[in-house]
This record gives sequence, C-alpha cells and structure tokens, in this order.
Amino acid sequence: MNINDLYAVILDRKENPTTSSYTTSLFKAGQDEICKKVGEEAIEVIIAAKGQGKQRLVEEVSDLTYHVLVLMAQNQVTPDDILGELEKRHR
Ligand SMILES: N=c1c2ncn([C@@H]3O[C@H](COP(=O)(O)OP(=O)(O)OP(=O)(O)O)[C@@H](O)[C@H]3O)c2ncn1[C@@H]1O[C@H](COP(=O)(O)O)[C@@H](O)[C@H]1O
Repeated sequence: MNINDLYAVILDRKENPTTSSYTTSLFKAGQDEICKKVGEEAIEVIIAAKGQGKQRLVEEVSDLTYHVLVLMAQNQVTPDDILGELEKRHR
C-alpha cells in the first residue's frame, strides 16, 4: 500500500462511515480530536527517536503518517497538494 492508496481508503471512510472503523470514529470526533492525536503521535515519534530502536521509530512514524493523512482528509488537503508544495521548494 502506498500513501495515495491509504489516503483513498481514509477518504472512503469519511464519505462512507462504517461502525467498526477507527478512521470513521476520528472523523466523527472532529478536528480538535484529530489534531490532538497528531500531537500525541508526534510526541511518540520524538520519544522513539531517543533510543527505542529503529523498529519502534518505524511504528511511531507510521502512526503519525496515518493520523496526518486523516487530518489532511478532514481539511480537503490531498497528498498531491503536499507533493506540489515540496516540488515548489525543491532546488
Ligand atoms: N494505518 C492505519 C492506522 N495506523 C494507526 N491506526 C490506529 O491508530 C490508533 C493509534 O492510537 P494510539 O497509539 O494512541 O492507541 P490507542 O490507545 O488504541 O488509541 P486511542 O484510544 O488513544 O485513540 C490505533 O487504534 C491504531 O489502530 C490506524 N488505523 C487505521 N489505519 C488504516 O486506515 C485504513 C482504514 O482503517 P479502519 O479505520 O480500521 O477502517 C486501513 O487501511 C488501516 O490499515
């Protein structure tokens, strides 16, 4: 699965809520809760980077990436928007 595929699944959960989906529960909780999760996951990345080993860091960056994608979907920001911005900065 690549980032675009995961983003598409997340968008689908936003448009077609399902009761068993964690993603759906985040969209139901709303912007403040999604922002809170992004903040928590960012802190967990920092802690993992301070000596918990590579695998732990991979897991925490994955959690953060997923939650950032949910925040993007909540705010109609797409992976292409981010790649376009990064491309503009590339030198
Ligand atoms: N990639 C992810 C993913 N990464 C992390 N998480 C969830 O993010 C949560 C991480 O929160 P925490 O580490 O704080 O642990 P927690 O205590 O369980 O969470 P809270 O109760 O504090 O909210 C866990 O519940 C993980 O399961 C994810 N949930 C879903 N996905 C993907 O999103 C898509 C849609 O999944 P559903 O939402 O399950 O339909 C699928 O492709 C999934 O693989």
